[in-house]
Amino acid sequence: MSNLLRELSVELGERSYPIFIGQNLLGTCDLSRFVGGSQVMLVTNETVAPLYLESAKGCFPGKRIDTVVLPDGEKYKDWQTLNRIFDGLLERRHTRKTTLVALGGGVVGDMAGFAAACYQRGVPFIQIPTTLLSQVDSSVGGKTGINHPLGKNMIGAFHQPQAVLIDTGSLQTLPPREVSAGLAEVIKYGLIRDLDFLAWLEDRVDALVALDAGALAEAIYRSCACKAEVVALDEREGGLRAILNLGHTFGHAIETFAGYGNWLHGEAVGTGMIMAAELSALEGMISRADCDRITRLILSAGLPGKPPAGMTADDFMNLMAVDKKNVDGQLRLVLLRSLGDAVITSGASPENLALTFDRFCSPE
Ligand SMILES: NC(=O)c1ccc[n+]([C@@H]2O[C@H](COP(=O)([O-])OP(=O)(O)OC[C@H]3O[C@@H](n4cnc5c(N)ncnc54)[C@H](O)[C@@H]3O)[C@@H](O)[C@H]2O)c1
Ligand SMILES: O=C(O)C(=O)C[C@@H](O)[C@H](O)[C@H](O)COP(=O)(O)O
Ligand SMILES: [Zn+2]
Repeated sequence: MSNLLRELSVELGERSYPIFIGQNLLGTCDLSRFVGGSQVMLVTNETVAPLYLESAKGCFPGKRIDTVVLPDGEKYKDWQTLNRIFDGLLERRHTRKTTLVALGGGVVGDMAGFAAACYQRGVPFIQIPTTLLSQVDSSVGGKTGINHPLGKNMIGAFHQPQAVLIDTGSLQTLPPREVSAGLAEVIKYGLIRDLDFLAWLEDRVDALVALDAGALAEAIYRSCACKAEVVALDEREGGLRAILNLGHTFGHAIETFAGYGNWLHGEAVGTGMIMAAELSALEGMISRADCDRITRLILSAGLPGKPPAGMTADDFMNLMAVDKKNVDGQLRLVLLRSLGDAVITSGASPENLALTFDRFCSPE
């Protein structure tokens, strides 16, 4: 396999799979051994197709390849657009032996993965992520799904891919705003589980924003290694895996409030992590200096530091009430016990939560 820099494995017994990370793997890396039958349905979107569809096809020599090209955007991560994948599969007579391939960012990956989980009660799929966010996070771990107007990712399934192919070269065409959004999830790994990585990121954040190829390759490898480890320990989020949701309880509320696609997922998660850090500091779990350090890093990645104008504490509370981590109507949040160590808790005091909203939100 040419241009392969590094390989990781997500260890899930018979559902284990490799993650290949390298430059210019698209078109040169032969993935046909991960395709059981003769048919491939490549799912992508109208932005990614002109950039990478032809080279991606080159990863499946000898296979019959059909394509579905979806409209681009988080607002299309819905039932109607999902149905276009099923239409394409049925119109082209794809059988249970077909393999779906997701070529694009997290939206395409989550939707193609969910379609694979459902089509004829489940067919295999392969992830070829092309955004930083999807390369460090969404392509690994098997969470797939779509949004509901009342909440993010509310309809979905766990369905692990057969393989993940990360061509770091594809990031060179990514708009700067999307690079920053991806960095939010990269910073997340440092905060939840890897203090050394956090310090490394503080030194490299400018290089990462500037798309330095070496820095990106290392950040992607370390992020995927962290995610693979957490997923292997807790595939279906019985406990530990919830730490991957740091900043997401606030973040998903922001995305829903703003209207899907107006705030990028990574932007909302970045602000959500700043709010989670504030609450962790108010709870006496981390120091004020640590909280400031987190905020500095997130801002230096080019991410916003406060929720959208007009979003109130009530807006947050109403939207967070449907969070998937809640149990028996009780809000559960991921907070930081220390830098590099996250915990899921329902124990944050309502007073400190209110103080956090006071610091960040518009008045009622
Ligand atoms: N399943 C998971 O574990 C998981 C994890 C994190 C996020 N997510 C989900 O992922 C989604 C966000 O993913 P995203 O940030 O990749 O957004 P995205 O999929 O919307 O992609 C961002 C933009 O970049 C474009 N694009 C993709 N690759 C490109 C390239 N190489 N060059 C130029 N443009 C390119 C896309 O067309 C889109 O316009 C959200 O829906 C979020 O909920 C899922
Ligand atoms: O893989 C996970 O687990 C995550 O929580 C990763 C998150 O970055 C991602 O945004 C995920 O889609 C959120 O999952 P959800 O269950 O909160 O919808
Ligand atoms: Zn996320």
